[in-house]
Amino acid sequence: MPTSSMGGGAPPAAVSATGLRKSYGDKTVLDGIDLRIPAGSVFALLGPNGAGKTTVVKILSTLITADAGQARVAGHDIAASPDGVRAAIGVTGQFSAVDGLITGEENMLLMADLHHLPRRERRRVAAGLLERFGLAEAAGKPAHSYSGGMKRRLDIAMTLVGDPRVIFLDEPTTGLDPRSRHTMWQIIRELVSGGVTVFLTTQYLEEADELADRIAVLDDGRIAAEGTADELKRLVPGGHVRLRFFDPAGYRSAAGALREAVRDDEALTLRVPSDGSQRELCSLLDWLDAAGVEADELTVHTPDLDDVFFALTGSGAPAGTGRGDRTQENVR
Ligand SMILES: Nc1ncnc2c1ncn2[C@@H]1O[C@H](COP(=O)(O)OP(=O)(O)OP(=O)(O)O)[C@@H](O)[C@H]1O
Repeated sequence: MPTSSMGGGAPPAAVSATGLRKSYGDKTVLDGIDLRIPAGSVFALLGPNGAGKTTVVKILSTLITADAGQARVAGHDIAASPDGVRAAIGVTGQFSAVDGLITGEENMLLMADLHHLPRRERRRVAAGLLERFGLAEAAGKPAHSYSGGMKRRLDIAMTLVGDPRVIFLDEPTTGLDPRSRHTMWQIIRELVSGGVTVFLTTQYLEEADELADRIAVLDDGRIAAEGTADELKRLVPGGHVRLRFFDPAGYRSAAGALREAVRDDEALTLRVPSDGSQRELCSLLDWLDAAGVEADELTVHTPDLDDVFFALTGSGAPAGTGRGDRTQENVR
């Protein structure tokens, strides 16, 4: 479940960016990206192949420079203080640091050396992290013999040697089986509960829905929409309240009263368009009361992130689904 920040005042931003631009030749990859990610939260950058997700991660982690715009990560300006950024972040995913030829433990010790940990400390930290990520038994085996899930866990464990405050996870579960994916999600939740800020890129809507406090949908180098999963789902049509009746007479009288509802005479259900907000639900319930309609079941259906993705990105939706209209929305 996503974390949430309560209490007075906005939490400080762990990552903020304004107007980031990047082109390769005459191809514009990022066309003005603005972001603000509160410390201690999970942010998901969602987008189809080639949308520019990895490019954003590379810029924010100082692997490449932006053509224009500013960004601060963990309090450091990416252009003025790239070393400060690098010391405060961890990056895993598509640019894995795991060396397959050496063991998991040797990979960890190498990382500890890169972070100049004292000799005794390095073994203690490496052993602790290998244990935490379920790799203690495999620690003496070469990393190329690890499964995909084990390699990802080793990669994250290596990142944590430096005790980063902000972690960039570029498509952390691509190619993993469902069990490994759930393990990875659990690891990510634990990192956040320890105060780390997670910047995640993903093509999996379910992953963003599960983990992220806020989601930005990137399409063709621009942020097409940004908000919580629920806010994004409210942007696209398809939300409705479903009223189900057990008694055909009750159904017929309700259908007569609710003329804008879509009828399903066989299932004895009525679909009333609704954005699922408390305000709309209250007014619907008041109206049902006033009309003397008493449904046996009432369920609220909001569109899922698939609907949002198809509606907001250029990813062609199957014909006839009513999806695929391009919109530009911001939920703030
Ligand atoms: N070094 C480069 N030179 C030229 N074009 C590049 C370079 N790096 C990225 N691109 C282009 O920029 C666009 C965005 O790439 P990027 O890797 O950021 O997308 P992405 O959203 O991470 O995609 P994916 O989900 O497939 O990893 C793509 O069209 C890609 O071909």
